[in-house]
Amino acid sequence: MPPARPSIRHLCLGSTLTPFLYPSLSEACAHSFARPFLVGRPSRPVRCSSSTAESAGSHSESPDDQPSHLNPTPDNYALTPFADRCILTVESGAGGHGCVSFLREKYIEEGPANGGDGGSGGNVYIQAVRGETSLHKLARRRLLKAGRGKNGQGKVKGGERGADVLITVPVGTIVREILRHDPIAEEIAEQERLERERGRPRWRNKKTEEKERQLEEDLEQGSYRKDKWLVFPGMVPSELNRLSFPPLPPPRKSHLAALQPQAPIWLDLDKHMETPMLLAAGAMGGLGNPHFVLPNQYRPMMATRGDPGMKMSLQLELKILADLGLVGLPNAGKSTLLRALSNSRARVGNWAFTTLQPNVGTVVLDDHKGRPKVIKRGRDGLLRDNFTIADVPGLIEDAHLDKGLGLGFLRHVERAAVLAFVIDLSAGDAVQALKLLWREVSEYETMRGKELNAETERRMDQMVTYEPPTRRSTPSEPADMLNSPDFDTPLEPLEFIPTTPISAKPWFVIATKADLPGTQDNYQQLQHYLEAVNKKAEQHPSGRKNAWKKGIQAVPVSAIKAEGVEIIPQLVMDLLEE
Ligand SMILES: Nc1nc2c(ncn2[C@@H]2O[C@H](COP(=O)(O)OP(=O)(O)OP(=O)(O)O)[C@@H](O)[C@H]2O)c(=O)[nH]1
Ligand SMILES: [Mg+2]
Repeated sequence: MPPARPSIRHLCLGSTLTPFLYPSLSEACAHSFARPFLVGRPSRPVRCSSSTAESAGSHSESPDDQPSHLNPTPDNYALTPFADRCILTVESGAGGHGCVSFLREKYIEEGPANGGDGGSGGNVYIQAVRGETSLHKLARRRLLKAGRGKNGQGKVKGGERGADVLITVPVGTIVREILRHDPIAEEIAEQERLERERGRPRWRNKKTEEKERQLEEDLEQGSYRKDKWLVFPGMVPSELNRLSFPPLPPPRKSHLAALQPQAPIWLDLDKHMETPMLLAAGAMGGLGNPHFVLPNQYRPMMATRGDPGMKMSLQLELKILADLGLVGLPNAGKSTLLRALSNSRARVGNWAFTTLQPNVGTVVLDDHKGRPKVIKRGRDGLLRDNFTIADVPGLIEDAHLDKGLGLGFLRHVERAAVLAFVIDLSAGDAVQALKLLWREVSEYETMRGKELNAETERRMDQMVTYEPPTRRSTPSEPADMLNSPDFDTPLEPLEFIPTTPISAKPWFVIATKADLPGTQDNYQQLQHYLEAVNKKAEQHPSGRKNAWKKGIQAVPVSAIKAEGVEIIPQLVMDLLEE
C-alpha cells in the first residue's frame, strides 16, 4: 500500500520548497512529490522549422538550447489580433413601407383596397460567448446595421422582416451607452407633452406656435406629410391637393421594445449567455391602404411609410474574467509558466515585452481518466474541473506614469479572483521586485477608484436627466399586453457587479527560474519576508489596511522544465474558495 498523500495545501503551509529545485532545503517534504499529479506533464518536443541564428541566440540563456513546448523558437507561435476596447454604433432596422393597392379582377375593375403592411426592421442582439477572446472584429466594423423591413405588396401581402444582427462578445465585456437617437420615442414623448399642455395658456414664440398647431392639426384631421405618407404612384399633384388625409396613426413601437434594457444601457456581461439579449428593437413597418378605409372613402389612395430605426453609440470594454491573474516584471517567465500549466501557445522570448496583449489559458484539472481529481465548487456554486489563467504584459517601475506599456493591461487581472506575483529569482532582489509590483498595483487601484467615482457621478447625472421614453398603447399594441409582456424566452437585464479591490484578493508568489544557480538565497530571503508579513512584523507590500494576508506563500518553480508547477493548481483552487 503506498502511503496516503498529504494535501498540497498542508504541504505549502509548511514549506513550499520543491525537492527538484532545492533538494538540500526541502528534504522534509520530499515524499510529497514522489507522485506528481495534475498538470506536471513533461516538456513536449515541438517540431521546429529552420531555427535561425537569431532565434538560437535569443534562447542562449535557457538551460538547454533545445527548443521545446516551453522554450519555443520565435516562429513557434502565432500572434493573434487583439483589442479590448471599441466604440460601436448600432442601428436597428427601419420598417418597410405600407402598400397602396386595389383588388383588380375580371368583372371587378375598381375593387377594394388590398395593400399589405410593411415588414418590421431587424433587431440588434448581443451575446457573450465563451469562444470569443477579443473585440478586434467589432473594432474594425464600427457600424452594425440591422436589415430594413421589406415593403408590403398587393393582395394584402405583408413585407418580410428585416435581418437581425447578433453581436457576439467575449465573456467579461462591459457595454456602456454613449449616445442614443430614437426618433419614435422622441415623437411619442413630444405628443405626450403636447397632450399634457393642451389647453394650458403659456407664452410661446410664433414659430413654435405654428409648428405645434400643425402637429395638432395632423392629429385631428390629417394632412399630407411627405415623411409619413405614401400616395398612389400614378397620382398627379392636383389630385394630391384634393385628397383628404385621415388623421396620422399614433407612433408605434414594436412589442419587443419592452425587452430592451433600460436606458442608458450599462451591462456587465460576465457570464456565458445561452440566449442573446435584445439591445435595440427594429422599427415598425408602415400601414397598407386598407387601414385607412372610411365610410366616405372606401378606396384610400395612401399608406404610411415605415418608421426609422433607432441609433445607438456603445462603448465596449473587455475585462478578462480569469480565475488567476499573473502579475510580474517583463521577462519574469509569466508566459512560460502559462505554457507549463495550460495548453496555451503564449509567445515566449528572452527579451522584455515579449507579450504585448493578454493571453488566457485554461488549466484542466481532471482529464477524466480514472478517479476524479481536483473538482471544487466555483464562485457560482457549480462544480468545476478547470480554471483559467490570464497572462498580461509585464509591468515596470513607474508604469503608473505610463512607462513601458503602462498599467492599462492590469484591468485584465483586476477581475481575477486570485493573483499570482511572478518573480524572477535570477534577476536581483526578489523582495524588492515584489514590493515594486505591489506599488504599481496600488497605484492602479487608486487610479481605478478615482475613475469609478467619476463614472458613478456621470451615471447618476444621466439617471437624473435621462427620460426613458414613455410608452402608450396603440390599436396594434393592446395595453394589457404592453403592461405584462409574456414572451417565450424572458431575457433579464444583467446587473453591473462591482469588483473587490485588488489588495483584498487572495494572492501568492511564484518564484520562477529556480533551476538557475545562485537563486536559493534569493528565494530564502523572499520566504523570510513573506513570513514576516504573515506574522504582521512587516507591513503588507500594498501598504493598505484591508489587504489580504491569510498565509501568503511563495512557490519556487522552474517553468521551463515544468518542475514545481504541479502544486499551483491545487493552491489556486484552495484560494478560489477564500
Ligand atoms: N532558466 C529558466 N528560464 C526561464 C524560466 N521561465 C522562463 N524562462 C525564460 O525566460 C525568458 C522570458 O520568458 P517569458 O515567459 O517570455 O517571460 P514573460 O514574463 O512572459 O515576459 P514578458 O512577456 O516580456 O513580460 C524566456 O527566454 C524563457 O525561456 C525558468 O523557469 N527557468
Ligand atoms: Mg510574456
